[in-house]
Amino acid sequence: MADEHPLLALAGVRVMADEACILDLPVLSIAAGENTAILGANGSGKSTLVKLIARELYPAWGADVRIFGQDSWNVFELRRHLGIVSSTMQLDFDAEPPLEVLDCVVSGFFASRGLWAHQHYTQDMIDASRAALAEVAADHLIGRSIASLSTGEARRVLIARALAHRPRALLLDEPCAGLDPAARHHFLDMLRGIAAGGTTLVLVTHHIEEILPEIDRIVMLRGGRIARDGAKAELLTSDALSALFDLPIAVRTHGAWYRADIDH
Ligand SMILES: Nc1ncnc2c1ncn2[C@@H]1O[C@H](COP(=O)(O)OP(=O)(O)OP(=O)(O)O)[C@@H](O)[C@H]1O
Repeated sequence: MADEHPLLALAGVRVMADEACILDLPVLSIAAGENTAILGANGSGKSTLVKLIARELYPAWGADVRIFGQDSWNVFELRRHLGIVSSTMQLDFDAEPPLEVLDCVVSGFFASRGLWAHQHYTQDMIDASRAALAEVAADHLIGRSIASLSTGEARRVLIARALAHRPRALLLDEPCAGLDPAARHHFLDMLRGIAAGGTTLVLVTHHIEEILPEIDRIVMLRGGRIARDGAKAELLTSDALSALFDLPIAVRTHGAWYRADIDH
């Protein structure tokens, strides 16, 4: 498959819930290699967009949703092109029965939660899983159950599960939710390493502090629609963020990072 296809191309997308339109995206395209943040306040439609891309919900008739040029993916194929990690997924892996870390990553090859007798996993799958765990500095957790891990450790394991397929892109929904400042710092460093390795990152967040230096494009969502879409330097401004969050916000830069404070 040629890489000239966009990572994501949406056209005519409308998602309805309770007779209201909660996502309305006439056009949205993200190129392969274009590290992007999708930024919006609570309720702006971010999770709905992630679910749409993950095929967990479907748009109203007439929409066109393409990932790397293809409009219908099965779950196995999708994961080889686009890895998706959200904090709600983590809840599923935390639940009973306990799930061991390496099993969690290897079972990603079968899109299952854990390994079952009928699944024939190969040494290649184990090697790829161990390599992915090492890449996110989580290989020392092999042998532990997911439920025993800290939020940050478990998040790394889920990213390894997505990375084991060597996807061309990762879609991360609120990747730093629940992480303390130190864990967030290390986690963001790890994401920078993944981006430097050539995996495109699409980060869905409401924290501008999490927008990595590698991210060039910002798509702002508000009320289920695209409010602004453009280059980071143009959109991460006090004016644009104050309008997005309906609050006076002062933006400061710190090297290639951004910080936002409520301007009292
Ligand atoms: N099944 C549903 N029925 C009715 N309304 C829904 C449903 N799912 C989502 N919504 C509404 O759609 C809007 C967008 O929700 P969504 O979860 O996508 O927002 P979000 O940007 O991810 O918010 P947050 O940052 O709080 O996670 C919200 O107003 C939400 O209440």
